[in-house]
Amino acid sequence: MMKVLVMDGVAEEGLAPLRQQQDIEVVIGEKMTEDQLVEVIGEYDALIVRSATKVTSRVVEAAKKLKVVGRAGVGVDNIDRNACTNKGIVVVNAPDGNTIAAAEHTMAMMLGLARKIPAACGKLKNGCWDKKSFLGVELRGKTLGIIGLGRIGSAVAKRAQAMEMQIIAYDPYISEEHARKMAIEIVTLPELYKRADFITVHMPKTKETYHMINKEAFEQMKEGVRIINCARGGIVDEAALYEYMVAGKVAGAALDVFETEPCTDSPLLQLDNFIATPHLGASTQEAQINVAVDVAEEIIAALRGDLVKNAVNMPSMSPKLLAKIRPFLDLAEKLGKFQAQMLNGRIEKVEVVYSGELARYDVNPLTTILLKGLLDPILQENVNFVNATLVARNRGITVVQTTTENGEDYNNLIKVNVYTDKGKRMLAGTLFQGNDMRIVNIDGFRINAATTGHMLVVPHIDKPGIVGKVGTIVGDKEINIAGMQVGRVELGGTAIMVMMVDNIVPECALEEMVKIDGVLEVKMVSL
Ligand SMILES: NC(=O)C1=CN([C@@H]2O[C@H](COP(=O)(O)OP(=O)(O)OC[C@H]3O[C@@H](n4cnc5c(N)ncnc54)[C@H](O)[C@@H]3O)[C@@H](O)[C@H]2O)C=CC1
Ligand SMILES: O=C(O)C(=O)COP(=O)(O)O
Repeated sequence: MMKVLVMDGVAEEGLAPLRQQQDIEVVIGEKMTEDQLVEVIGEYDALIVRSATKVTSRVVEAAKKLKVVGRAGVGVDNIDRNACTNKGIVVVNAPDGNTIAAAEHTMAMMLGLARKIPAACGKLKNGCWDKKSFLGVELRGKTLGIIGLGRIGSAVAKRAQAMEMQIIAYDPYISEEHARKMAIEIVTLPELYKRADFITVHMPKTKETYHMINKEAFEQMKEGVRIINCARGGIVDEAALYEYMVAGKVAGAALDVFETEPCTDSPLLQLDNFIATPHLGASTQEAQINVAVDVAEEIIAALRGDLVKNAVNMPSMSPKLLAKIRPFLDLAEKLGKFQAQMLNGRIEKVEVVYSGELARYDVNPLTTILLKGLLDPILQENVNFVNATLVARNRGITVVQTTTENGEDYNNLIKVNVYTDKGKRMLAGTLFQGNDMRIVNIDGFRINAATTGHMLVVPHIDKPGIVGKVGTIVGDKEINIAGMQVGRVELGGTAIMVMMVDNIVPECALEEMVKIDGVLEVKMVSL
C-alpha cells in the first residue's frame, strides 16, 4: 500500500481520483512544524502541499520512500527543489487551475484600490457615513504596467483591456510577437515605471525578482502610482513600499502575498490606502477543485512510474508530445542500458544523435531517459528520470545531443556514442512500424537484434569455427540459444556476434570464451 500525505487543506473533491486507487491510502495531515513533518515523512510515498507547508531539505533528507511532491497550485518556492532533484524525487505543480482565480483577485485588488472600497466599507461598518473621504479614480484610460506576462499576467491584461486600460508589459522571456497578438506593448522596466498608473507583478520569486520593486524602482515611478502584488511576497520590498506610501508618492498598494507569511503585524496594515488579503489569490471553489484534481492525477502518474505533464524538476511534456515519443522513450532507455553493459572504463562523454522523424520533436526527455538507462546500472546511487542529467553533470560527463533530418536508411534512428578513458562505443536503434524496437548497429556493425532478453555480444575476427565454439560453451552450461546474428564489414576482418540466450551466461563461461582464438571481447547484455 502506498501512502499519500495531503497537507494545507487541499480540496477534498479533487482527491477523489487518489481515493479510487486500490493501492493508495490518502492521509489528511494537520498543520505541522518542520520537526513534526521530518518525523512522519519517512512513511509516505507522496506528499501534496499548497503554500503553507515548507518542504525543506531536512524534510527531503528524512524521506525514505518519497517519490513525488505535488504542489496544488503554481508557486513551488516553498519546496526545496534541488534537494528533491538530488534524491530523484519528482516535484509537480498544477499550473493552470488557478490562473483565473489569481487574475480575478488582481482585478478585485485594482478596483478596490481605485475606489477605496475596503476603507469605505470599514468606516461604514463602524457607523460612519463618509462620502467625502473616498473620492476614487477610474481605470478607463489608465496605463497598467504588468511585470511578468505569463498565464496570470496575460489573463489580467485581457480583463484590464475590457476595462479600457492601456497595457504595457515587461517580461524578458516572452516574445514580442506573443505580446503583439494580445495588443500589449512590450517596454523596458524603466519605461514601465515611468508610464504606469497601476503596476502589477506576476512572476515567480527568484534571485532576480526578489525586492525588484525597491527604492530604486519607486524613485522611477509616477507620482500617485498604485502597486499590486498577487504573485509572491518579497518581490515588493515592503519596507520601501511603506516609506513611499507614507511620503505620498505611492497612492495605494494592495498585497495578497507577504515576505513572511502569515503576516499580521506589518506597519503597512496601519495605512488607509493599503489593502491586504491573506494569500487568497487562488482561493476560489473552482480553482481549488481544479488544482487538486490536476495534482492528484500527476501524483498517480508519478507513483505508477508514468511520465508526468507538469514536473518542475525534470523534462515534462504535453500529452500530445508524450503520445508521439513514448515508444522512443523505451528505446532510448534500452539503448542506455545496453551501452552500460558494453562499456570499458570511465565515461567521459555521451553523444546522442537523433535522426529522421525524431528531428521534429523535443528530444531532451529522450536524452534524459537514455542517461538514466546508462548510469543507473553503473552507479550506486539511485538514478532516475529526475536526477539523471544532474548525476551526469556532477560526474563530469559531457552530454551532447544533436538532431538531423537524415535518418540514414531508417525513418528514425537513435545513435549513442559513449566515450570512455578506454575508447569509444557506438550503438544505434530504431523503431520499425508497430513499435518494433531494434538494435541496428553495434560499433559500426550492422545487425538486427531485439531489445529484450539476454544476449552475448562477441566482437571477433571473422574466421571459421568461432560461432560454433562459443555455442558449445553456452550449451555446456545447459543454456538454450534462442537466436543469433553476425554483423561484419568485410570478409576476414572484425565482426560482431550477437547470440540471444534464454538465461544469463555465468562469468566463468564468459572467461572461457575470451580465450577462444579470434574472440576479441565477450559481453553479457540483459535488457
Ligand atoms: N496569490 C496567489 O494565491 C497566487 C499566486 N501565484 C503566483 O503568481 C505568479 C505567476 O504565476 P503564472 O502566471 O501562473 O506563472 P507563469 O510561469 O505563467 O508566468 C510567470 C512569468 O514571469 C516571467 N518572468 C520570470 N522572471 C521575470 C523577471 N525577472 N522579470 C519579468 N518577468 C519575469 C516569465 O517569463 C513568465 O512569463 C507565480 O509566482 C505564482 O506562484 C499563482 C497563483 C495564485
Ligand atoms: O498557486 C500559487 O502559487 C499560490 O500562491 C496559491 O497558494 P495557495 O495554494 O492558496 O496556498
